[in-house]
Amino acid sequence: MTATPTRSTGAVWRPGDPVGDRRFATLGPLPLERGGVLPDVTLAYETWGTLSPSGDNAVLVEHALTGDSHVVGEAGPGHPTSGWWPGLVGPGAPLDTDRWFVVAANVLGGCQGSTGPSSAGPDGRPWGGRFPFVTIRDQVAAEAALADALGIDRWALVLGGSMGGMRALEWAVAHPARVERALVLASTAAATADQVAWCQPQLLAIRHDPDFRDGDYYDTGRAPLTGLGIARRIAHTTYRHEGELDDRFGRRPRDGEDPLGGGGRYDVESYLDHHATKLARRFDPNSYLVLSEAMNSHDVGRDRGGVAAALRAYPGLLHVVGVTTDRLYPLRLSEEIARVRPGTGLTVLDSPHGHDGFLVETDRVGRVVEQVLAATP
Ligand SMILES: CC(=O)SCCNC(=O)CCNC(=O)[C@H](O)C(C)(C)COP(=O)(O)OP(=O)(O)OC[C@H]1O[C@@H](n2cnc3c(N)ncnc32)[C@H](O)[C@@H]1OP(=O)(O)O
Ligand SMILES: N[C@@H](CCO)C(=O)O
Repeated sequence: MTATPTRSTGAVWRPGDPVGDRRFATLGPLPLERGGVLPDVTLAYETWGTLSPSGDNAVLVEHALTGDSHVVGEAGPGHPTSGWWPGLVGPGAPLDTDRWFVVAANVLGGCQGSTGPSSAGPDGRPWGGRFPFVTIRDQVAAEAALADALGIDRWALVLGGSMGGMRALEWAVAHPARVERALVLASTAAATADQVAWCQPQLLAIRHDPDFRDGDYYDTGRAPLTGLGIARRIAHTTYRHEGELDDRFGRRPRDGEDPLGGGGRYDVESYLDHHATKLARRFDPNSYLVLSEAMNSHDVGRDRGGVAAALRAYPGLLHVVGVTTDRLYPLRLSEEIARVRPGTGLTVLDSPHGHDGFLVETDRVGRVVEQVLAATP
């Protein structure tokens, strides 16, 4: 493995730069599910704890759509955000680093150090709109190559929420002998029509931004951030429960603004504006497209005899968590996984925070992690 530069619209890393604990694994060419080969794949990753001599204590944490390898920690140079699952990893934490060796990688197609549309293509220019279509299966195949490179034959646990849950489930189905336990939060065995439908206006918002230029905007000095912001507003609304939004914001105007004909905003609009601006500071619109389409591709049953057959072939411990107020990945999707695969554990997380409940309810998620790690597969 060698250090490799990758570029995003956020911070810039250079070969060999130590960025916190982030390292770069150069994994070579990756054959893609839909055809073709992605040459020179790199994954950025972080680790916590120590791999045991027998290699039996490795845990893989999979991030969601806009997360990265920085599961816990502080923001800083090269880390545009602080950790997205605070308190989950560390000495004495649910993923206790005195016991477990924890790995998290930025997903293939992402923009926080791993190969994605902003990385250099074979001709040295950023891939941009030429970046190939990748699926959740391709992302897991890249992570399997990372596991090989790290000398990890088998994970004691692979866990993640939302898109991270898709990868955790795909790991279990594609590599059953390498996954002792899988914990899948606020996710699904296959992307639903509703999820694909909510995604469509997000993709269109980015592609129809005049700055998009078919994805080849890196040298123009202008990225399609207006489109990305609209996409985030749509997505963020689906990430929260309608009752929560009403309780928090109601019909209140933003301080000093008049939404009743005065051109001002409601407070909930200001909240969405904030999340749009925040994402535009740290995320590449092309990666948003690539990862969203990868999520749409997700179906663990494709070419495997359907979802039930694929899930039943996994012999390890599978536990799913559904959030009661999740309107994007409704609880029924977790229940269906448990129903079609006998022996699957199910936790119903009663939370007002909707889909983002899996990120916000860290204490309760931590207790489920402890329970799953304590269980014998
Ligand atoms: C800890 C981090 O920084 S993680 C950032 C990286 N993000 C990821 O990796 C993806 C996962 N994270 C997320 O999707 C989200 O950030 C979540 C789920 C963690 C947010 O969940 P919550 O903690 O419930 O935050 P919430 O949705 O209430 O948003 C809080 C923000 O909105 C702002 N806000 C709240 N109300 C308003 C309003 N009416 N107008 C403008 N801004 C508002 C707050 O000031 C706060 O700003 P900050 O995040 O810049 O400090
Ligand atoms: N809010 C999270 C969840 C998406 O499923 C993210 O931005 O990654």
